[in-house]
Amino acid sequence: MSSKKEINEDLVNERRKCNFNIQEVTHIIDGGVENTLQRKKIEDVALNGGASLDDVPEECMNLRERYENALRKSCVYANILRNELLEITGIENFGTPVIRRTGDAFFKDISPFMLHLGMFVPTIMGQCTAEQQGIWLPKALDMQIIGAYAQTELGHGTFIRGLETTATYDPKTKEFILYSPTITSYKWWAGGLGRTANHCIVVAQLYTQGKCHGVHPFIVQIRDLDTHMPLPGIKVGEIGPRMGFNTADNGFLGFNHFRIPRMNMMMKNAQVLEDGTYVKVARHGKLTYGTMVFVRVTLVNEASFNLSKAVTIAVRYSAVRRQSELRPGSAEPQILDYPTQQHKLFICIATAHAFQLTANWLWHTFTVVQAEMRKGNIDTLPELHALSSCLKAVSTSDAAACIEQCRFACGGHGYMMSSNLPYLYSFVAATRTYEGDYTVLLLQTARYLVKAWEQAEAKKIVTPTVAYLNRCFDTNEKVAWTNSPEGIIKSFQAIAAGKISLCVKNIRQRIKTGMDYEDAWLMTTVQLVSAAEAHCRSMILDTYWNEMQRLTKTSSDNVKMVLYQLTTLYLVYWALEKSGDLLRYTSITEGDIDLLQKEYEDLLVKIRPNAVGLVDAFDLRDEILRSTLGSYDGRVYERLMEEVQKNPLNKVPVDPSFQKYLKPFMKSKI
Ligand SMILES: CCCCCCCC/C=C\CCCCC/C=C/C(=O)SCCNC(=O)CCNC(=O)[C@H](O)C(C)(C)COP(=O)(O)OP(=O)(O)OC[C@H]1O[C@@H](n2cnc3c(N)ncnc32)[C@H](O)[C@@H]1OP(=O)(O)O
Ligand SMILES: Cc1cc2nc3c(=O)[nH]c(=O)nc-3n(C[C@H](O)[C@H](O)[C@H](O)COP(=O)(O)OP(=O)(O)OC[C@H]3O[C@@H](n4cnc5c(N)ncnc54)[C@H](O)[C@@H]3O)c2cc1C
Repeated sequence: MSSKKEINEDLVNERRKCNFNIQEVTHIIDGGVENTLQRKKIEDVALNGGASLDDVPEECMNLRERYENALRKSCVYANILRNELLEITGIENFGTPVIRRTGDAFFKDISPFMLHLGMFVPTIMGQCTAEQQGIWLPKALDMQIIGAYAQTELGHGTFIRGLETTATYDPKTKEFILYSPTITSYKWWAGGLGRTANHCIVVAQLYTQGKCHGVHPFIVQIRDLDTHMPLPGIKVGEIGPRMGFNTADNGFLGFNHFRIPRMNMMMKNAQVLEDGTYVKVARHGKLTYGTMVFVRVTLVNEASFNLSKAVTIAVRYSAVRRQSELRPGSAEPQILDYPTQQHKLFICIATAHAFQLTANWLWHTFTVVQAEMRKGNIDTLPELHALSSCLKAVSTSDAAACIEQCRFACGGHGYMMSSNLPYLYSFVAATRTYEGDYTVLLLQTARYLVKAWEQAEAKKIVTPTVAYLNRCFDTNEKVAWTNSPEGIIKSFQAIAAGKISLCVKNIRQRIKTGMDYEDAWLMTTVQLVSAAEAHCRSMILDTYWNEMQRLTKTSSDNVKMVLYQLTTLYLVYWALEKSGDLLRYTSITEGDIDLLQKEYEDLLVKIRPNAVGLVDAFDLRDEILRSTLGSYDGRVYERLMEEVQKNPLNKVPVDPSFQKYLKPFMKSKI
């Protein structure tokens, strides 16, 4: 056993073997040297200010203790956030992922303030008029009020138009009356709502002058600011234990003819005048869904970040862990030496990079579209919606699968809560469902793709992200296979185009047999989801490859080399995963697939010496990783033992329940 301060010998050797400049890669991941310096500064301030590591692990507390502990830490963290961090980033960068990431040093599960910061504040920014922002934003940013985002109901989450909560305007009092007419109309799931929030955004069907105008957002005070008692007419509480998010106090909420002032309708996109006249301001009907688009964009970043944590844990652990023997009597190898282990893990490193670069690109696209919309141009919104929908769906789904793979890679110890892998998995698994379920979002992208196909068919120029359709349209023949990064990307575009084409053909055929469009669409949805996924994969491959080429232009040779190997690994991995599709839509042969497999296995060998260096380059501080298996020093077994001492069950040698139950049971006769 090594002494406390020592770094595990195997990790020392791994770091010695690493042949590239780790910092250079860190800068690429962060988006430049300046960003790395800024991130480190933010981390220093946030973590030195009192990152509260718990004496008792969160998972050893009961529900009440966990909530109270999370709230205590949230207050410490929020004080650092509002007093120090916002000064560094500027208020306009309030939601920067770098700030969000420091929160992980405080919360293994999640903060009850997460939705206040992640959705309540952004909705005020995106859905309120300037005048309304002037009222709500300073209070929200200063956390004088704490909010949640209550859209989903017991009966409806996906189908927003089906929400049942009503907001009926009363011109006599100039108020809206909020009402929950059925059990299924109760708001359900909103994070922070159950115990913490005193305000929330409520999405409800707007009625005025006897007419329903569809769902609109309202800002509603639900608790007394002093006593925290629910206001009369409000029924609110916590929805109960769940797979993750257990310190987020997800809540339920019902209204019994609860009145709010007219100006509490968020009026940027639509207004109700004093006399009850409804005025539509926005040029696009779906701008009320703006917060969801924003969060979907940020979730691609979340997918990358959480995966980078999981794979850092699993690779470091795999360097420390030794198991089995390759030949009788030989020393036990590091499990990282098994090609099957490399197969589990290296793709996770590459996926984290692919999603990070895609997230940066998507964020840039989002800001460009926002700027256009401020000028009154909404033409690019449908493309952004299609993009953010599929990228959110695929990145969260892949990240969850990869994190689970990292857990498999850590054997039994990966199943320990103290490894942090179960927390990471349950957190990311939820992101596949919330903010739009995987299937539902891919079907949104599919709508866009079918339209784009029809435009290409009509010889019209389509938008940039589907420009390949113009090129592929006339190809009745299979695309010629070439084994190069560009060749693989082109082949994935051919797969996407082929699948979309087939969907359109099948929809049309079904209509010819007498089905209406809706049924024909419904019957084709399995293929439509697959087409949207293929489109999304071609986008990720293209973005990852081209962005990495751009970002490494001035890098040192070894950095160029290792990142080239990783990017190629990603492309080849997906070519192999989708070899059936390649056989169908390109001229690839079985022999070509054999060559790809060989190339993949060679890449694992080439990447192996740099594996620890590659995860070190994520530059994740131990306080943020919070894992017994993944710390920088590799003191895996020591940390597992130290954690055991913190387990309240081990505080006494004999558990009181022995006298109460076990002893009487053992002494009782059958
Ligand atoms: C310290 C700093 C802190 C910062 C922290 C940041 C970190 C963030 C990370 C985590 C925090 C977040 C935690 C979140 C927890 C979870 C929250 C939630 O889940 S909130 C609830 C979310 N709910 C959903 O997402 C519901 C999904 N459903 C829908 O979006 C829609 O109902 C629908 C499926 C899209 C269907 O809608 P609808 O029936 O109204 O439309 P359609 O008839 O299908 O389509 C009509 C046309 O409109 C287009 N459309 C649909 N949506 C949009 C959109 N958003 N934008 C633009 N256009 C849209 C659609 O494509 C159709 O177009 P056409 O085909 O007709 O042209
Ligand atoms: C951890 C967590 C936190 C959350 N936080 C919030 C929050 O803060 N605020 C909030 O408002 N909500 C929140 N939600 C709710 C979340 O947004 C919804 O659960 C999510 O949008 C999915 O909707 P649903 O539950 O209605 O699923 P459903 O729509 O009932 O989905 C069930 C199944 O039906 C399928 N399905 C549904 N519609 C279709 C369709 N049209 N075509 C094909 N298949 C379909 C889905 O693919 C899925 O497989 C949270 C959820 C979770 C899990």
